[in-house]
Amino acid sequence: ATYDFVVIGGGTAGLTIANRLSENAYMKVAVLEAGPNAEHLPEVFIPGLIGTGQSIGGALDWQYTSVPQANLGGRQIVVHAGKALGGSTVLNGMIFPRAEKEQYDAWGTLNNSTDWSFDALLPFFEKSETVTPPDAYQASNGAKLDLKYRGTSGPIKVGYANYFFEQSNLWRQAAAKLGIPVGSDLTNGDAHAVALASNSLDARNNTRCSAACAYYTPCSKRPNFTVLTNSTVTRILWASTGKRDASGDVTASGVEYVDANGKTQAITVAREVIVSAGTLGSPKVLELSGVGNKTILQAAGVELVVDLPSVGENLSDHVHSWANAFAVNVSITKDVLAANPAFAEQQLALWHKNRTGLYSAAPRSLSLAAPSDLFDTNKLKSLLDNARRNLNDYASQFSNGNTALAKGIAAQHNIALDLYASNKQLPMELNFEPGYSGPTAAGQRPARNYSTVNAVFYAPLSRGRVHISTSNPKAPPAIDPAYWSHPLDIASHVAGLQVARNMLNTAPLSSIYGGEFEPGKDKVNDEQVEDWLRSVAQSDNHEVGTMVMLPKELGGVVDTKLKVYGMSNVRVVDASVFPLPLPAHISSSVYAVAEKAAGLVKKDNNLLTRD
Ligand SMILES: Cc1cc2nc3c(=O)[nH]c(=O)nc-3n(C[C@H](O)[C@H](O)[C@H](O)COP(=O)(O)OP(=O)(O)OC[C@H]3O[C@@H](n4cnc5c(N)ncnc54)[C@H](O)[C@@H]3O)c2cc1C
Repeated sequence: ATYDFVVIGGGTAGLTIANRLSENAYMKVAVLEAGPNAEHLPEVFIPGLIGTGQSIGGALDWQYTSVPQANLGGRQIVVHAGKALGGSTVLNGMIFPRAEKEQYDAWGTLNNSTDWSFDALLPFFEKSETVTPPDAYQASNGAKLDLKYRGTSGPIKVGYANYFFEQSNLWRQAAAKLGIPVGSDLTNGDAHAVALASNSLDARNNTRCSAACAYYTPCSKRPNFTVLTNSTVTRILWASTGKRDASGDVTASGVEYVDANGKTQAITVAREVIVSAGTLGSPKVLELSGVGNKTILQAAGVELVVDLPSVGENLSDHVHSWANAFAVNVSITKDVLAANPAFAEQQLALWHKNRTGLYSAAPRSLSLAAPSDLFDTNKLKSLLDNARRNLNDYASQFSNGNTALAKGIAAQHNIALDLYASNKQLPMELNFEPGYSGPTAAGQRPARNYSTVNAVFYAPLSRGRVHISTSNPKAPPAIDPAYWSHPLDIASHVAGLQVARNMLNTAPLSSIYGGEFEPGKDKVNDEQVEDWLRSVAQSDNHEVGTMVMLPKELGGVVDTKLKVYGMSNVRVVDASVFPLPLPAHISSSVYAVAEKAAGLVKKDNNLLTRD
């Protein structure tokens, strides 16, 4: 079969762009997705069942595993990512904020382009969503939309949960008391705030709205929109086996994949191939197709088509940790669901009956901490001076002998450090969870009620990589996020965790404080906290940057139209193109990038939209 556009990966970005391209009834669009359509599973559509059944840790999760992490006690870290139509939005936390304006503006600065900035992306954020304003109960629990910045007619349904824990209100007040400004819904580009984020859920029936729910299900009958599930792409096929055209570019002619029956198939592409297999999946597809660092491809036994040494480099990820305490004077926490199966059953029945109760909820208030919340002026100055003094050394260490990328990483670090200095970097998210969250399994901790502040490090300067090590498409890639390879990263994380534990005992949340459980009384000073963090921290599953949008001389893989350098008709559209790690939950930004990319592809192909 021949299609005008073939999209590799039916995830967050892939379904978004495929949907928009298929709006033109004359364009045949195919999506190849490795996982199944899982929209009918309760653990997918019921918000509170996240993480159960086939969801996180189950069959719908790639469960990528890192190589041993030198700065995490040699542990191998699991990085979760969705393997289903809808990609990671099928199993994510549905938290739907945006980052600080200056972060998106930096994308344009790094690319000498006015096409990429907060203002340039705003129409696409808006185009992607339909928000449902909070009702009186939701509003009285902190839900507040900044409607000036929100969309009201896009495919993703966004709303609020139907159940709120009282503790969350106490915590928001505690965070404000510690100096974090009170915000609305964290979408207006000023993200230094404590606020209740809206969720990617359909408020009309309180169900998850994944990329499949938003961009596939309503349009699945379009005759020109073909989605093949359980179909894993093995490589891109090249016209004349990779021969270059007059401009020196190679042209993709099709895509090879293994179908649901395990049979190798090929489809032909008339116009463009769009790679949307995610930050860890997209480099693998390109490398298996002969595009990447020639030494790495040679070692893996793959014939070189285009030598593009930054493919798979520049990987970064957010790092997750916790401070938790026993909760007293509260009757309901999430712990009760696990401890009392009859209560859990009753709550699930409530969800089925009228969409309320604990299972209607994935509500999460967030607070984003700026450097001024974490460090005193002298400490921050000395950390930034040190980072600036050694900037080129770190850039060259993280770029693995790739001199262009070393310049690109140095440019990223310069901007990131300026943002730290102007208090526009938001290195830590501190969010409240009314129940136990942490590294100790049930049964090995006291069976009590807990409060947790999740402390997530958001602004990595560290960069690692993901590469294939064999030409066998079944083998997982070798993933090295190189967590905390830069001293500012671990310093920010330690400072953030200290604030997190302080929050738990700050009024009015202190009224339910029954003593700290973790990190624990024996971890008082920063060194002790740092040691503990190294032994427990996990991925926050926000990996980005491995097919980075940067000028070629700064080690970029794609240009500002998301076209891969050296290719006439291949683009990458997913979180892997982000030019800087984004200090936020990133799905709303992935959607906005994909919406923008759809416009770029349509323009380059002279496509008018005909529904
Ligand atoms: C557990 C978890 C919780 C999260 N929580 C939140 C949250 O609350 N809020 C938020 O904003 N973000 C959250 N995120 C992050 C966010 O969901 C992702 O960053 C985002 O969805 C990634 O979009 P993407 O298009 O880059 O990749 P994905 O959505 O992951 O899509 C990639 C797709 O490509 C497919 N694929 C890969 N390789 C191949 C191949 N060879 N052939 C065919 N198909 C292939 C995959 O199966 C997948 O469907 C979370 C992520 C996880 C994993």
